[in-house]
Amino acid sequence: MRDLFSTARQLLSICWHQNRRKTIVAVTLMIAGAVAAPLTALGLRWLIDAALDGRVADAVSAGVTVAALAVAALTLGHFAHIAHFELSELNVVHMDREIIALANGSPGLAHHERADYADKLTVLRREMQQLRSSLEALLALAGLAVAMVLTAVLLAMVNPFLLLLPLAAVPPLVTGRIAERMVDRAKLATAQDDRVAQRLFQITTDAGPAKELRVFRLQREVLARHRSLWDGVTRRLWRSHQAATLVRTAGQLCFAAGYVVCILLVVRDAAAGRRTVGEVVLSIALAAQVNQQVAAAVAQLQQFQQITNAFVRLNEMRELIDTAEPVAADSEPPTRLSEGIRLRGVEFGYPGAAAPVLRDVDVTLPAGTSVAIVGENGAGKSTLVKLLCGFYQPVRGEILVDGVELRRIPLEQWRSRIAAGFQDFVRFEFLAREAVGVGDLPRITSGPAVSAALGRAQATDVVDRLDHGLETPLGKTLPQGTELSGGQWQKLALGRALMREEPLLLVLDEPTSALDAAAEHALFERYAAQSRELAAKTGAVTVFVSHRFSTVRMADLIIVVADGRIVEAGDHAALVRAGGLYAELYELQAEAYR
Ligand SMILES: Nc1ncnc2c1ncn2[C@@H]1O[C@H](COP(=O)(O)OP(=O)(O)OP(=O)(O)O)[C@@H](O)[C@H]1O
Repeated sequence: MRDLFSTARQLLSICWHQNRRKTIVAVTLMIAGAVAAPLTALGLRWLIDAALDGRVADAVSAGVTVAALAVAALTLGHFAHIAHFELSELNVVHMDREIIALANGSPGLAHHERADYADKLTVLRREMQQLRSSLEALLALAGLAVAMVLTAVLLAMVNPFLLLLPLAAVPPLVTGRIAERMVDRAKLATAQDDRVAQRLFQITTDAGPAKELRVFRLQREVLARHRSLWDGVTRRLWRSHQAATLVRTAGQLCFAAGYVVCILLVVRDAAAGRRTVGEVVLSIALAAQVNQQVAAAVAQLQQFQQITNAFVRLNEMRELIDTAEPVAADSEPPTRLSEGIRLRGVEFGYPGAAAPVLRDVDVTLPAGTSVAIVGENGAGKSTLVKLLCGFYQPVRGEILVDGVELRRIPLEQWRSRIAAGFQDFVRFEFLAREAVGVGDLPRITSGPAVSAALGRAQATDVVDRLDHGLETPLGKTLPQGTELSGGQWQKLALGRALMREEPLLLVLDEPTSALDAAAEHALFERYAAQSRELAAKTGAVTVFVSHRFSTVRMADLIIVVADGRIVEAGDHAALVRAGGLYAELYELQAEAYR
C-alpha cells in the first residue's frame, strides 16, 4: 500500500512540474465526475419522495438536478481526459529521459553486467508502456475514493448496517492485489527467457543477421529456440493468470454475498414501514453503484499496480547503479603526462564472474609512447583497456597516472582527457559532421575541426563520396539518410576517436577490424607519427589493441597478455630475440603472409 501511495505522489509531482493548470483541471474534473453519480441517487430520493407527497415544485427542481448530475457523471470524465491525455504524453517523455539518465548516470559500466539489472530493465521497459494509462487510472482512483466515501455516508444515513456493503468491497481489493503480485512474480521469473526470445526474434527480423541465417540455414533452428522459450514463458504466465483469476473470483463472491444481504435489509425495513420509497430507491441505486465502484476500483488498482511496480523497479535500479565516484576524487588529471600510466598489482573480475579476468598486472606505459596489447581471443586485452578508461575499478592493485591513483581523479575529468575508438563502435545516425564531431562535443559544429580529424583518420574519402558532404544525414532512421558500409562507419568512428587534439590517453581497441591489413598498416603508420606529435604536446600514451603483427611491431612497447596475465613486454626486436609467445605468434602470422 505504501508503494501505491508513493507512486501516486511521484506521478502527481511529475504532472505538477509538467503543467500545474492542467493537473488541477484534470483532478477537479475527474473527482467532480465521480461524485456526480452518488449525488444523482440522492436526487432520485428527493424526486420520488416529493412526487409521492405531491410537492410539484420540489419534484421539478429535483428532476432538473438529477438530469444535471447525470449529464455531469457522463461527461466530466471525458473533459478530464483532454487535460490528462497531454500530461500523460509529457510524463512518458519525462520517464524515458529518467531511464536513459539512470542507465548512463554511472561513471562505470558494472551495472550493465548484472543479470538482475538486465531483468529489471526488460520488465521496466514493458511496464513503462502502461505509463500513458496510469495517470488516468490514478485520477479515476482518486475520484472513486471520494465517491465511495460519499456513497458510504449516504448508505449509513439510511441504515448503518448498509456500511457492510463498502466493507464487503475489501476482499476483492485484497485479492486483486494478491493476484497482481502472483502475475508480477511470474513476469519476473520469465524475464530472462523473454529477453532471450526477444533477442532471437530480433535476429530473425534485422537485416544484419539475415546473411548468416541464410548461409547457415539457421532460420528453423532459431525459430525452434524462439518457440521453445516463448512456449515456456507463455505457459508460466498463463498458469499465473489462471491462478490469479481464481483468487480474484473468490474476492468478488464475498462482495456479491454482502450485496444480497444489504438489499434484503432495506426491503425488510420498507415492508415494515420504517423507510420511504425514496430511501429504498436511494439504497438500491447506491448499492448498484458500490458494485460498479468496487469493480472499477479493482480494475484501476490493477492498472495502477503495474505502474507502481515500474516505479518500485526504477527505484531498485537506482540502488543497483553505483553513481558514486570510486573514492573521494580529490585530484585532477595532469595537464601533460611526464611519467606515464602505471598498473601496479592490478586484479579484476567482471561482476558476478567466478574467476578474475586479469591478475598481477604490473606494467608501466611510459609517457609519450605507443603501446600495443596483443594476445589470443579472450586473453583480457579489452578488459585492460576498459580499466584504463575507468569503466571498471580494479578489485586489487592500483592504476597510477603520473603517480596519482586514477580513482582519485574525477572520472568526468579523466574521460575528457581520453580519446578512444572501439571495435564495437556506435553508428550515430546523425549528420556526418555530427557523427564525427561528437568525439569532441564543444567543436561539433566546427566543419574544419571535423575535417581535420577525418584527415588524421584517413577517412576523408568517406565524406567526399556523400551527396552533401559533412552535412549528409546518415543511416536509415533519418529521412533521406545515406547508409554506409561497415568499413565506412568504422572510418567515421576513427575520425571521432581523433577529434580531441590534446588527450593524455588515446585508446584504439581494434578500431580497424573492418579495414584490410594494408589500410590498417598505413593508418597506424600515420598514427605512430601523430602519437609522436601528441607525445611532444601532452606526453600522451597511445594504447592500441590489434591482432595484426605488421601493425603491432611499430609500437614502442608491446604487451603480451595470456590468460589474464602479462607474460611478456618489450619492443618488437627484444621480444623476437626472447623467442617467447610473441615471437611464436609473430612467426606464425609472418609465415601466413609469405
Ligand atoms: N562484459 C563482460 N562480462 C563478463 N565477462 C566478460 C565481459 N567482457 C569480457 N568478459 C570475459 O573476460 C575475458 C577477457 O575478455 P576481453 O574482451 O578482455 O578479451 P580480449 O583479449 O579483448 O579478446 P578479443 O581479442 O577476442 O577481443 C573473456 O573470457 C570474456 O569472456
